[in-house]
Amino acid sequence: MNEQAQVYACAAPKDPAPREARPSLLWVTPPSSILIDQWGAACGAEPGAARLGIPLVLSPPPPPPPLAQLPCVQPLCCDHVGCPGRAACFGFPWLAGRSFSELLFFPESTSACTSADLRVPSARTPTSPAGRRPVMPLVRYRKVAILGYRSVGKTSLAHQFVEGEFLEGYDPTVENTYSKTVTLGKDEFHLHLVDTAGQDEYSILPYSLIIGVHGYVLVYSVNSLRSFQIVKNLYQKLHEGHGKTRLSVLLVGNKADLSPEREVQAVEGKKLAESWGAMFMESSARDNQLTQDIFIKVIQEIARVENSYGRQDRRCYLM
Ligand SMILES: Nc1nc2c(ncn2[C@@H]2O[C@H](COP(=O)(O)OP(=O)(O)OP(=O)(O)O)[C@@H](O)[C@H]2O)c(=O)[nH]1
Repeated sequence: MNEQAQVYACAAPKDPAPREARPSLLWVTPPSSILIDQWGAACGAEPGAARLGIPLVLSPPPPPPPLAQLPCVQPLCCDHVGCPGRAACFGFPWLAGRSFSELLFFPESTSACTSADLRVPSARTPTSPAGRRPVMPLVRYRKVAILGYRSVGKTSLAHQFVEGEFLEGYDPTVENTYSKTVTLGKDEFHLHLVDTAGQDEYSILPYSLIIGVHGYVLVYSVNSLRSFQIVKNLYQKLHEGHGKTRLSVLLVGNKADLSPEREVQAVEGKKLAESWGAMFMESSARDNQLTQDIFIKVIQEIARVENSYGRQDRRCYLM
């Protein structure tokens, strides 16, 4: 194994029937030569391989592609973390060819995984006096996808939130991303927003909108019944895509300033959100009405859903 690579192991959470005394191999601070797809191969070649600490395969260093923020990767050997048995758990085609450039934290369990804390250490990670437990600054990274029918105001909401201005014109989105750091109390969140192309009932949700996304803002327009039907449809697709686990969703009825042209009453939006166990609000990107609240609420909703899974022991040691 490359000498520069530091391999960390996370102690398994208290397991009533621990399979192995050896800790799982979950963290790595590799040089750029460790490719995630190789990790995936090592992991996927034999379910549990990574858990048993099979060394990573190293290759000659390719030029590392930029890796801004890699989300918490839920599928890592996920048959061992309670993932609902998706074939895609073994192998990481969507990450192929990308390299670790930072230390990444792969939580051990599904619940920890959905908590999606991405821990990015500084170049020299300090350790505790005992020298065993790395002390790392916590970067709370949240990836949120904004979904909904065409022209409901997804881009306008994201733009208003990040840039503080309303876009009058309509330019259909293919896909766009926005980033903003949000401080909530003592906590800082790096919010990465994915503004998606307008969806309809025939759209297929790409994998990239399922894996590594912590929360969703589902937007309809209060003056479009069709857009309301589409969010119902979208929710079903998300629900299925996530293996029917609990989702962090905020339902938003946008264009509330067009209330006289309403086709969807607020009470209907509220009822739908309740049926999902989600939060609901109406907004207007035009009037900058509650646009900030949307993204704060979705961060809170992510925390709420994560907490509902309970906390796990996530002690980690340097091997
Ligand atoms: N009156 C009103 N118009 C809005 C509001 N939000 C967006 N619009 C307008 O609606 C149109 C579509 O807005 P976009 O933000 O591009 O909608 P979108 O959902 O991103 O559209 P797609 O890219 O097709 O998915 C634009 O002309 C906006 O100016 C709003 O809150 N009130």
